[in-house]
Amino acid sequence: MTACVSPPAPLVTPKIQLQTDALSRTYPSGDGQITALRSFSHTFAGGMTSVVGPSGSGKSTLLNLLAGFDTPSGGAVRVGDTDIHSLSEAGRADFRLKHYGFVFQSHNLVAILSAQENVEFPLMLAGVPPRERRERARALLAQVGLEGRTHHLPSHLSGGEAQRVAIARALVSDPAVLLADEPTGNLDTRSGEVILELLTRPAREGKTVVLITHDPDVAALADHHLRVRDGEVTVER
Ligand SMILES: Nc1ncnc2c1ncn2[C@@H]1O[C@H](COP(=O)(O)OP(=O)(O)OP(=O)(O)O)[C@@H](O)[C@H]1O
Repeated sequence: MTACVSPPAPLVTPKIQLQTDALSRTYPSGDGQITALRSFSHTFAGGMTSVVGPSGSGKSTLLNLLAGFDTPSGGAVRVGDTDIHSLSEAGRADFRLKHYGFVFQSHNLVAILSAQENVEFPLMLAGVPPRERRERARALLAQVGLEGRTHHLPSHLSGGEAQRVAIARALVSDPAVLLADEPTGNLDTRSGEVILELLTRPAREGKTVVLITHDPDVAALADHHLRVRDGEVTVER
């Protein structure tokens, strides 16, 4: 995909820093084990960081650990002063709701909820009162250019529109960290460009955006670049 996204605005220092400290993950495999992620220490600077690497290299393992979906074999993930893996499962889920947004290759919207209700959903889980969550969801849907689609079910949206709803949902809690896994993977070039434009905005506003991609054109749009090979993460200049 050839992406033509607006030239980058100056970066803002992240509001809350995302850091890894000797983060590692091994999985049992037969009689031995697979090292899916080798000791990785890194401070994610402001803006967007791309993560590239061959299939099976460890990109999803890294993202799952950053999100707290998976438990490290060693090391830590810190968001601000919080070591997310030291939290209880419920505490981590609550922390995620407040500080993380997610955008996946397939939008993962709830099929029986309208666009508006999908965007409100994380706010409902967080206990935000109905009126406030309606207003916030409406504002986010307007930001992604979908004010005319608020009552549509996901099945009545195009792939690009559904992904825009997913971005609105990811951003509605004003998270410090936005994790994206192949967010343009299923989209045509134009829809992909719109999605990337929408992901670069929060990156410029001080959120930490981490984006897994197989597409070098997409990776080139990031401010910082990580490459994963056999579980080893290197910072590319
Ligand atoms: N739950 C698991 N149990 C055992 N091995 C796993 C598990 N998850 C991942 N692995 C192994 O860890 C390694 C890294 O996998 P990972 O999914 O992180 O790669 P990836 O770079 O995201 O691949 P892709 O680009 O194909 O999604 C692979 O060898 C994989 O088989």
